[in-house]
Amino acid sequence: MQAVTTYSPAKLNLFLELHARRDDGYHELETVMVAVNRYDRVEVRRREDSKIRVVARWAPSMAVWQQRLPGLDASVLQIPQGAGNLAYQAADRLREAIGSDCGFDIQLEKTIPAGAGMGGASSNAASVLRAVARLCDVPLHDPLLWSVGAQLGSDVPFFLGATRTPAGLPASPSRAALATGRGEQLRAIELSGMNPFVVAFPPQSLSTAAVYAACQVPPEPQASEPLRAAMAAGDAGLMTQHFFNRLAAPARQLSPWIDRLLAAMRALDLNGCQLTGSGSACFAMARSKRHAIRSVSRLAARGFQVSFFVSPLPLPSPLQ
Ligand SMILES: C[C@](O)(CO)[C@H](O)COP(=O)(O)OP(=O)(O)OC[C@H]1O[C@@H](n2ccc(N)nc2=O)[C@H](O)[C@@H]1O
Ligand SMILES: Nc1ncnc2c1ncn2[C@@H]1O[C@H](COP(=O)(O)OP(=O)(O)OP(=O)(O)O)[C@@H](O)[C@H]1O
Repeated sequence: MQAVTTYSPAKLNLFLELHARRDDGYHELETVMVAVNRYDRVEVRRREDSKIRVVARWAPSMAVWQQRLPGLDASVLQIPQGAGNLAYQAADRLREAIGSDCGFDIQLEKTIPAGAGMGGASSNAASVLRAVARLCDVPLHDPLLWSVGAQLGSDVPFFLGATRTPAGLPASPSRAALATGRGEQLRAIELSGMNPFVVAFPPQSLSTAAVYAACQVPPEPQASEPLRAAMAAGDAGLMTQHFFNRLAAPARQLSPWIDRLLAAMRALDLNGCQLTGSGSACFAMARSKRHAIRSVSRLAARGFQVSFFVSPLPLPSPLQ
């Protein structure tokens, strides 16, 4: 096999609570993550030599994004093309771990907003780990993928689909999971009764490290159990009452756009309006697909041009 093409999904954090700040600077957290059907296209091709090349481009083009997000700092749209790209690091570290000197051409077609809290870079990295494993005849359940993924970033194990099965570590992206530790300890959550989500990205991104640096660990953390119970019961209305994000407070301090966007979403009668991850994208649950489509066009009319609706990943996953 010479080339593998996969589609990296985005994620939403329906719940995120902080439990402690660790000595290594990371936070112990409790988060409920759902993979959604907004994808980057990831193509990994073997090279004759041992170089790794990454070419990332926006789909639609960068010019269209700039037009949609006037005032956006252009650096947000500059996805690193070389060793700074998490996709490069994924290929490089996995080949080192398996003792290979294979080279790869990696092409990324990005549709997931960057610095949005939707996990685009982590999802690309997980796709590249799977692709390199397939190109180098490494079994997809090999624990090396898991250990390299966890080193690359706290969200990578979720996208690797590291929710455990009796057979070991499966190799397709998680659909929904409870993540603890720094995000790398995962337990699958069954999904039912989900309506479409409306997601919108303001003209400003947020750095994950900056948001964590400004956060406060609460003396009495909230638990995700009520949300998970509502998810198990398939009760969409109850679910939205338990959407929560402890990182929303520091994100709101760092960017005035978060409050503006959440207010615009609430005015559309969307439920459970909340920040995803460390922001700056926000999401809410619509009552129906029609409500979602109408909300997206109204958000766009109010200046939130990068607005779209998504649904949890279908089962079985088409992404392997
Ligand atoms: C906000 C979330 O997306 C929620 O799923 C994740 O917690 C962030 O995951 P990620 O982007 O993969 O983050 P990493 O690349 O591992 O870490 C970036 C920075 O965020 C902070 N960080 C991240 C994860 C964590 N549990 N505690 C932290 O304090 C650290 O300062 C770290 O240097
Ligand atoms: N493959 C990649 N795709 C997007 N950004 C990348 C990639 N590799 C490196 N980066 C850099 O990482 C930064 C943040 O990436 P990403 O878009 O995944 O953030 P995020 O959505 O806030 O992530 P998370 O939810 O995991 O905190 C980007 O602004 C970019 O500079």
